[in-house]
Amino acid sequence: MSQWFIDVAVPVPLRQTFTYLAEHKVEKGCRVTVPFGKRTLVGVVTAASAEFNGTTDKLKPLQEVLDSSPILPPVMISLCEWLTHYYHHPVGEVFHTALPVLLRKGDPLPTDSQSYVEVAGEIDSVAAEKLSRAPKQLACLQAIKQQPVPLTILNKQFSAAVVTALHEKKFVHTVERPVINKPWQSSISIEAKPAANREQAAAIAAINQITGFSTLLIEGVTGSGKTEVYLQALEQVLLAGKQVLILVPEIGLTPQTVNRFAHRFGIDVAVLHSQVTNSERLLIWHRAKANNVGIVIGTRSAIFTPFADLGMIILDEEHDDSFKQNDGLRYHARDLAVVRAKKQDIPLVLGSGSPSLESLNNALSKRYQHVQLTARAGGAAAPAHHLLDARDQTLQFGLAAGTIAIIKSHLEAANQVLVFINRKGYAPALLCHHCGHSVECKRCEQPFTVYQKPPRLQCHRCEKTKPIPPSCTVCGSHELIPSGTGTEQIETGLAQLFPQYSQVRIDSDSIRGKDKLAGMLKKIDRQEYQLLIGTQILAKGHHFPHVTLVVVLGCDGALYSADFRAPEKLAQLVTQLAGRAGRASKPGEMWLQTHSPDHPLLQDLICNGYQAFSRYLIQERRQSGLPPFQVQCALRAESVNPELAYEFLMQARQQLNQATSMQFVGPIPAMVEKKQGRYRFILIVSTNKRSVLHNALRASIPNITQLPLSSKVRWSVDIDPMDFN
Ligand SMILES: Nc1ncnc2c1ncn2[C@@H]1O[C@H](COP(=O)(O)OP(=O)(O)OP(=O)(O)O)[C@@H](O)[C@H]1O
Ligand SMILES: [Zn+2]
Repeated sequence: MSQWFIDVAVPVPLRQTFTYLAEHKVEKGCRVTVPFGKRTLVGVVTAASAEFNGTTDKLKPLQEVLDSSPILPPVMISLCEWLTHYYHHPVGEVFHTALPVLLRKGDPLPTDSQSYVEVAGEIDSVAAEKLSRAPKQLACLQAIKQQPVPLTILNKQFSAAVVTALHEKKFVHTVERPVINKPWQSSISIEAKPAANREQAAAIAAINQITGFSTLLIEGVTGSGKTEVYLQALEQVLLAGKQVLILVPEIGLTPQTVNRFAHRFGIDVAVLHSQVTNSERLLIWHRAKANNVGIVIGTRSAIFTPFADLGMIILDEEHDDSFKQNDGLRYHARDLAVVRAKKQDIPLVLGSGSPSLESLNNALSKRYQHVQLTARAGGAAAPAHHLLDARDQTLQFGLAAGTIAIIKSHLEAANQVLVFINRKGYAPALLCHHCGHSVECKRCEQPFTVYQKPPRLQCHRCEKTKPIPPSCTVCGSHELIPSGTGTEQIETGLAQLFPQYSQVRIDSDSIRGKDKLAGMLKKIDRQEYQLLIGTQILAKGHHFPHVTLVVVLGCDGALYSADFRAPEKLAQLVTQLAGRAGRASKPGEMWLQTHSPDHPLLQDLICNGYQAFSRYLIQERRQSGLPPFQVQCALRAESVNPELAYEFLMQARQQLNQATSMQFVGPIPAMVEKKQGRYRFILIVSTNKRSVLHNALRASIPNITQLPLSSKVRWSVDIDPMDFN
């Protein structure tokens, strides 16, 4: 009997694989179950060998081999290996992150056929009459009438009872259909498309000229028709029979976006985002891997989708924060996309109206190809940018008199107005008017946000809510006043100022619930609302042809932030917001209400626009020795006892300090100093050579892990941190 030694990546927070015994060879990329302590865990095989260096008597046998052939194709395994090394993350957790939840749990791949419900024969008016008292059944029948629908989806959309009733009444029946062998390539039919303008045509040509790997940045002003460029560029790829992966920010994944791709090519588009169920996710994963779907559109984690024959990756709004994962494996989907495209030898297209300084610097230094779209497609004019000096003006609900007058003029011209403020709730704090005390969440040491709908206090760090107190706990005064402005207050205020116009508030509170945002966007499109009030959810990628005015409130804080990325993020936000105005025939304008109208950053951004502003910021980063001209790593630690977290990072710093030419900041309190009862500290390590940082981390992480404090605090390594929260 032969003996095999199988290395397995086991989902535990340890930076190593574990060796198990097997009687047969198990291929790299297959899942196995293994005993681990008292538990049984699902792991992924990373190596198999007939020889072993060391004592073998402590090795345990594998329990079960779950896959007869590798579930992860070689390129995905190699990507996981890259992630493990680059992010210094436990290998088992990396493989775990790369797999859909059901595969992590040990489920098999879905079967290659699926039950579909279809109508049984002709459905006539008699059927409608028979179901007149069962509106749900009628609605369900109507959905099936359009086209057969998978049983699992019907059961979820309606209910198993409704579907069963239709079966019993013999209106429908179930058939087994293969899900996996219908080639998508044969069903492509390209819908009529607009003729690309000169700049678009140049961009499309540049993309289609790429053979093999190259990254290309499209820097295209808002409304310049980047999506049209993606559509026409990927046409070639699809016609060549190759698949395409499109990554978008979480909130940019609206049905409108998906429909644009689906309609253009007449093929099914698979969609992956946080609300997709685990079984749908697994099915899409399987279909992409089996070459059963041509286009996958998804948010950050869709970068882990395996493809049979991937031909291009497109990453839209590449500057967006949501591409960076902020817990567990802290990867950046944009960086991962670059590595993946390189490994697969395919083009990667990045697009944005306000590119990140990282990508822009790569484009300007010719590491990326660079194309610019400088004008709006279809002839719309660029929106005008203005500052509104709020100093000494009467404020009503946080709105200056001048702002109110501008809103009024746009409403009276029968246009839509978008009012942005990046705070939810009525007001960000509740103050005692007598002693100045503000009501804080004890576990987060942060003021509670005041809500009126319904009345309550809520902590935005830990979500804790409590009733609004009748009096100040310090001095007993009954005069508690909301301080500052949030979306709810703007909503209340505008309803009082402009009662004749209907309004909608869009923030993470108001869009909770399936398809709620989609419904609101549709109504905005139909001009059922004149006033749109919201947070940055409104800033991203939407096409609002009737909006002519964008009002930006509450940005002054960002001008004085300690985060060196604050000006970049503010400029991107303002540019994207302004980009929602005047996208169709009527010209648009953006007014930013501020108490710092002379601030040089604001002046520069408003007068010169993102393009010039971003080049200036790049120079500034270069001179100050900040990313992207330095590489950074943040070691984070948190504990209920602040001294432990601080001391742990001090000791980690000593370990790392053995490498020369690295600079340290900290340990310092994180920008979110306390959350849910835990104090948070951060140690920032920078150097101008990536290899120096990686070697230092590689050498010291084993020692840091061995520190006695290591098991007493929660700590993590964040490579290329995007914030210091
Ligand atoms: N060549 C063209 N001719 C006519 N109309 C076009 C053309 N290209 C794009 N458009 C239209 O211009 C509008 C804006 O295009 P699109 O949404 O692709 O811009 P975008 O650059 O992705 O915008 P943003 O970055 O602001 O989200 C859309 O209504 C689109 O249909
Ligand atoms: Zn809290």
